[in-house]
Amino acid sequence: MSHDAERQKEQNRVDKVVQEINIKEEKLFSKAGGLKESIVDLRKNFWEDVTVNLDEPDDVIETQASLKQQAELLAERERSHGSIGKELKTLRLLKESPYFGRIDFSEKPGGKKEKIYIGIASLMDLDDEEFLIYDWRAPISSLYYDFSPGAAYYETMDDTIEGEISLKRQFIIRQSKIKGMFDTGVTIGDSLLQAALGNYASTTMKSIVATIQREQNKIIRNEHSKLLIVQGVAGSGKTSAVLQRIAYLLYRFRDSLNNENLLLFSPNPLFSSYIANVLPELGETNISQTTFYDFLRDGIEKDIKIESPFEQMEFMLTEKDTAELSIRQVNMKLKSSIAYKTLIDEYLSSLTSRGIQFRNITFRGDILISKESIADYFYSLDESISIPNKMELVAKWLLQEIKIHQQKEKSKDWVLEQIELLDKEEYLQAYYGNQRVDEDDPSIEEDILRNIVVKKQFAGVKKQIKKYAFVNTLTTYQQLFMNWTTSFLPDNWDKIKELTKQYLTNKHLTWEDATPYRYFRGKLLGDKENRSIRHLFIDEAQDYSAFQFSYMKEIFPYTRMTLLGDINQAIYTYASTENPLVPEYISENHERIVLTKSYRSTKQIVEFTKKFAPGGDMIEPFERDGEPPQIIESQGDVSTNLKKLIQDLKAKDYETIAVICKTLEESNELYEMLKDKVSLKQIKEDTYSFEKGIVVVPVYLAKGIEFDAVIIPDASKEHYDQEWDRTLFYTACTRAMHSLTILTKGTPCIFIQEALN
Ligand SMILES: Nc1ncnc2c1ncn2[C@@H]1O[C@H](COP(=O)(O)OP(=O)(O)OP(=O)(O)O)[C@@H](O)[C@H]1O
Repeated sequence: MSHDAERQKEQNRVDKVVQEINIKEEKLFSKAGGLKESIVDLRKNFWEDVTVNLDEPDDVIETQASLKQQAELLAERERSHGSIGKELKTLRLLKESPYFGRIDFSEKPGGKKEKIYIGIASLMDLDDEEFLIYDWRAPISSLYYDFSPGAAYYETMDDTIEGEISLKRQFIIRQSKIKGMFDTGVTIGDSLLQAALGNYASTTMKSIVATIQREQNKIIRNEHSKLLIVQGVAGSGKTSAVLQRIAYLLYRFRDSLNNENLLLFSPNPLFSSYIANVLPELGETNISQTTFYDFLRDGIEKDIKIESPFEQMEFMLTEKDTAELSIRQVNMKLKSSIAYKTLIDEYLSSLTSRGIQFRNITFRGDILISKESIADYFYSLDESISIPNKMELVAKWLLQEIKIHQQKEKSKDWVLEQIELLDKEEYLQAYYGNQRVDEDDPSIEEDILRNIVVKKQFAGVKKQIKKYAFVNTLTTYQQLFMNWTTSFLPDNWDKIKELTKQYLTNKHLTWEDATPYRYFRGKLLGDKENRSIRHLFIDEAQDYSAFQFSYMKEIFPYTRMTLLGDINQAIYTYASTENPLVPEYISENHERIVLTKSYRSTKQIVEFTKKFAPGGDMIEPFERDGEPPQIIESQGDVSTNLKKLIQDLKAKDYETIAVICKTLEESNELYEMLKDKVSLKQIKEDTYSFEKGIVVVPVYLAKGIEFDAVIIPDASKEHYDQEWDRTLFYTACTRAMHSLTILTKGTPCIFIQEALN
């Protein structure tokens, strides 16, 4: 059959499928409408339909049962309504583009040839007999991702099915019309992937469901690893794969897993919005996302200022050869290590016999319970009880003591003054209370009012006790850097002590101290293990220190983890040499998948960057041609040069153009210089989304993101002068999809020299 005739035949099938979707949609609409009415009715008549009778204990029980039944009915209807909503959303997506792939597969031996059409969700025909579309996550669909035509197999729950693929076809369908159709031969490359990668970058990431590659499919469908580690070169699709993996797990374990059981740590707030469309595009709801900074912030006292990782990075990059820089470096090295965790553990065990700092419990300016007596009580408890359990006992004891004080305070004069300030409701409460007891005795009314006042005034004290505010965690941590000593002290301990003391005195935590402090606080007050998160995904995992990773394992002890990163982009290398992505440092059982093919950038850009990437030999470009990177020696006025360059790139129709700087300082300068000449935006730490156009951004905030064209405004030797700048420079260059331009003032940095040799 000719290609045109074949295409028409396929279009006819699309039309038929769309027709069936329309019918299904209609049915669902009327069902949803009916359900909605019944929910509205149920809500309106909720109280009429339950029998409320509280006279006798039996009646109370009956009332409770009736209430429960009514609430369950309502919840059940609401759930059905919700799931119909989800189904309708999926149908809408399917109508737009019902499928993207087809394979003709015959099972061995002698099985009938089946046409398997693959889309973002399954669809049965109206008689519920045949699959019109298979979900891309169904076991059989993996044939499409794993094999070219020829012998093939797939795994089901309990079997391996072998057979033969006689056809593999890819479709581009938009608004129910076939826009492109390619048959993949054994040797021909992936045309759909070529087409996808040739597109312009967008301000939000897209799903790669139609073109998942075999090695990516392994990440997506991995079900059994407790710890899955993915080392993938820049642009190899780690983020894309992890989002597909999330959708896969939600489908595969749909009976036991929902999106609240999954958590993703992302590198910056911009990244969160960058990836926010992918799961909805696949018909799934987004999962919780947070940055590690926000996660730590939640468990640390609000009055402590925590340096962000970006502030730390900016300090390291802009501070030149000062004494503070060299101390910060050693401080970071120590505090990102497991050795430091061991040191904290040792300190913690010394605290079981003495040293925890407490706070006085005060009320109206007086000390009710002194910190010394709290310490005495704490240390009088049996040593075998763990510190957090002792804290719980202390809190109980304090609450009892407070009750006694509350009773004493009740008869004091200040209470009368406060009674005057009570509001009407509280007076009414006292009046009715009085009536019930003895109408003629006004002292009872006063007693009730006094009770109300002291209870109210003591509520804050009790709340603080329950929050363990009586423990001064920060000064207890600070003591570690004061008089405490141990047989093994790390190198440069005196300098580290001085630096840390100084920061802590100002209630300031450096980024390198933030995780250790949160860990310490957890050990003192009892950090709750998180049991609700079943899967944790850590993107840009190379930027986590050994300490941070180890802490995560402690608080998520039952959680399966997927770590994705690229050792070549480890921009915090000065902070940690023990990286969770380096195999030697991972002691526990894990599975490792290595991705070496880079899809984002053109072949010319990948060939250029691989020459100076630390593990460059491993990087393989995807065959997509473009212009070679341009290295321009910048002479004269920088802003005029940049303006010209940007105009040229715009003339080539590039939609997202990024000027990627080394630091925020450089980015601020350039922004000021350019803002009146070119229409551009600056990306900062608190930027939550970006639009098409031109942006200026420090490289550490462009992590994980890509642009059509990238300009590195100053790649001179003076600017990228340290060995640790290598990964930063690599990260900056690899953000480019189609065009990379590098300006140098004077001698180019060593990395460019390496690339050109
Ligand atoms: N199988 C694929 N099909 C289509 N596009 C793909 C595929 N794999 C990767 N890409 C594209 O390659 C680009 C890079 O992907 P992604 O951002 O997921 O890579 P990464 O490994 O997380 O990169 P980095 O570490 O450099 O941030 C994206 O535009 C993505 O859509």
